[in-house]
Amino acid sequence: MTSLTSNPQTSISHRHNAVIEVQNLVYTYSHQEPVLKEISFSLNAGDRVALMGATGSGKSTLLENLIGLKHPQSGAIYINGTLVEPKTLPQIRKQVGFTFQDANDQLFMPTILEDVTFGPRNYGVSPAIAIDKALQLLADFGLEAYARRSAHELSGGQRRLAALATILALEPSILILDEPTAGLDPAWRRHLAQVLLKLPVQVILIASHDLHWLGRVTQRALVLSGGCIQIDSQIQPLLQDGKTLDQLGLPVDW
Ligand SMILES: Nc1ncnc2c1ncn2[C@@H]1O[C@H](COP(=O)(O)OP(=O)(O)OP(=O)(O)O)[C@@H](O)[C@H]1O
Repeated sequence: MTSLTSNPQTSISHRHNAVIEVQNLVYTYSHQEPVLKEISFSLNAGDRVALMGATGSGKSTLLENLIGLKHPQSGAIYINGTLVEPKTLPQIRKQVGFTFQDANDQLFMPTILEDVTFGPRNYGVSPAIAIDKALQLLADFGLEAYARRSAHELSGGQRRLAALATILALEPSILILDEPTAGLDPAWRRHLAQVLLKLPVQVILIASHDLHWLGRVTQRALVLSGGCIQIDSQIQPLLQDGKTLDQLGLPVDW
């Protein structure tokens, strides 16, 4: 991990044992300036990392590149040494659990229980085992009473927790979450933090505007601004550096 620095990309060397390695990633939506310009970083086993950045800075775009939903114009992403490309996506998605910013993108079955059992059933887990596990996960998130209801009958926060249950059911070794606390009250934000801190995963990467919550769940922060990773540092000193956060469009008291 580097210390607080304004341009860490120059100091990143190749880390062949990295869990996630991003090398010189460039991503441009059609006919626009690049949203991501020469992004490079490595995440290692045990890293719990916050991805911070002002609205529209490119956090979701970066996360969607990491799991192969978007394809960079140049650069490369390796997950546990495997290049992320169309032919490796089945292998990548066995390792990586990803929740979308919009939980509705993840819940498409007639009931929540079927959503949570869908992934394990696809990987050949028996119905009885998949259902047991799903009911346990739904209970962990206070959703046991909703198991046989449709996602449309859940609140926004409940949908977000249900979407997280769908990916935890697959026991991913890497967790990538886009705005996991949006719509959650303080008690559920705390509970979610406790759940995440106990998970036996290699790496957690979380994009969020919920800076105080990120400070409880992650140790390291990457800050996106102007299409680049402007900061790669321990999160606690950064959260106390109101001036730097303000300059990056992340005023801490707002
Ligand atoms: N499908 C798209 N087509 C064109 N431009 C897009 C598309 N999706 C996002 N963008 C643009 O890319 C930029 C980055 O968007 P992105 O959603 O990655 O930002 P973000 O940091 O996740 O924002 P937020 O904090 O609001 O979730 C924005 O300027 C946005 O307008």
